[in-house]
Amino acid sequence: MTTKTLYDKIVDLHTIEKLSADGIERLVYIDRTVVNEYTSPQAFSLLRENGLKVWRPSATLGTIDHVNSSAPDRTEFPAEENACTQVKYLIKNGSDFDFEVLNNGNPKQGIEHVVMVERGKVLPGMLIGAGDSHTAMYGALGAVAYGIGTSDIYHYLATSTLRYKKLKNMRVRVTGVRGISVTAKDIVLFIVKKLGAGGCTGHCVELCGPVIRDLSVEERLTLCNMAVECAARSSIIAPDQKVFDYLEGREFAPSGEMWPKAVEFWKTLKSDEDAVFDKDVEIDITGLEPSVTWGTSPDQNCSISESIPDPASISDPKIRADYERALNYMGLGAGQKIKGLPITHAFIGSCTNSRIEDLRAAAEVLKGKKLAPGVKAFVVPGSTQVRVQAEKEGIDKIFKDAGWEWRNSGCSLCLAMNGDILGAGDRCISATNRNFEGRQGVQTRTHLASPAMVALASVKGFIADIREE
Ligand SMILES: CC(C)[C@H](C(=O)O)[C@@H](O)C(=O)O
Ligand code: SF4
Repeated sequence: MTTKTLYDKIVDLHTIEKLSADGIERLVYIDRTVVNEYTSPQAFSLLRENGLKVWRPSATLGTIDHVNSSAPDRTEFPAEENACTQVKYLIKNGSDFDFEVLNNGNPKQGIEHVVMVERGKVLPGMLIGAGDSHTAMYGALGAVAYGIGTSDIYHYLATSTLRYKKLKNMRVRVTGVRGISVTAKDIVLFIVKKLGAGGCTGHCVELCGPVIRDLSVEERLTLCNMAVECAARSSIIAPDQKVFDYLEGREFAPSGEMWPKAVEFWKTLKSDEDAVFDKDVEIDITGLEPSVTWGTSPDQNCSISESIPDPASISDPKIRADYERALNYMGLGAGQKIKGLPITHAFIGSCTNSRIEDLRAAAEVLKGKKLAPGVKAFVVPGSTQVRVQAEKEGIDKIFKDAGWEWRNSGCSLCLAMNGDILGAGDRCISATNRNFEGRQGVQTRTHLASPAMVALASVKGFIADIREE
């Protein structure tokens, strides 16, 4: 009998036909998708042009998240013309093709990936393709999920299938002792640094090992979300009891007599003992400290007590040039300490770190404190349901008392294409996943960190060490 990885098993279960002799090219069945207003319009136009319908409307969810504002007084439609057109078109598509679309004002609205998970639309063993790279996050629940382009969205909508090129298998075992105040964000920043921004190209990464087992489901979501930042098309964690408990009772999770049957199947979802991986890596996190990015790519990060690297010490000319450019853009000097660096803004939000556990962790730090003079801070819960839950727990009050703006849900400052935008020269510590040039506005500088580190910097006015609190 051939042995298989978890990834192989899930892809095989969904294979309708192998299209190439080596089995790499396939036609696969896709269980569910989510469409946003920003990447889906052309796919729907193609459906219309070709007189097709959505094959399985109940497997498609529409969310408005990228182009809508998070302002407390936002209305149904964005003021900006293009954004407004995109929102209206997705709503029309939902009503013409008969699938649910969550716009501002809907109690279930939120960032697509946060909503898919919290409603139980993502289940272990599923194969999910959606028009956004961070779809890979669903691997935290034991699904194979990946980002697709417009023509694939169209193909999916019309057929519930996709042409798929099977990925290679990579295993990352995370071992060692997790240090004080080291969060999932710090672990994933470390993984991305170790593997490099392109380190997982062409692979599905299975994360495993004792450190992964100990993480909560929400922490695992942060990890799988950011695996994309080392170019992993998909990442996956074998589902365990924590995942089953997390899913039980959610809106679209199996219920009644289907529940035990589902769990029984989900328990089989793991790589065979002797499965062979194309790449096998172990990452030991012993000694890891809370971390912050100093550059313009998520792998350009260091721990809080380290200094920013000196490009002159780098022998690879390409990396040296990247570092020089990044330092120049970030307005930082070689060898400078990251600790103590003044900030102008703090942001907590995005599909990486805006769930209830993230907000609780930040609120813990902010309790009874005030924003440092001159610092502006925004918190954008990942979904309206997260927002409501946080309000029930009094978390909104802690943020507001500290001087933070308590906003509505959406992508917001994670990518600043919705009116939530910073100005040239602003330096923002951010709980998001990308620190690319201009990500939060033209000539803005982004430092990625955990929600707790973001909260702490907001009250100090500079990047600080959470362990010294
Ligand atoms: C807009 C979309 C194509 C993009 C993605 O695919 O990731 C966005 O969500 C992002 O985070 O940069
Ligand atoms: S929150 Fe950020 S990373 Fe997530 S889907 Fe929106 S823009 Fe992309």
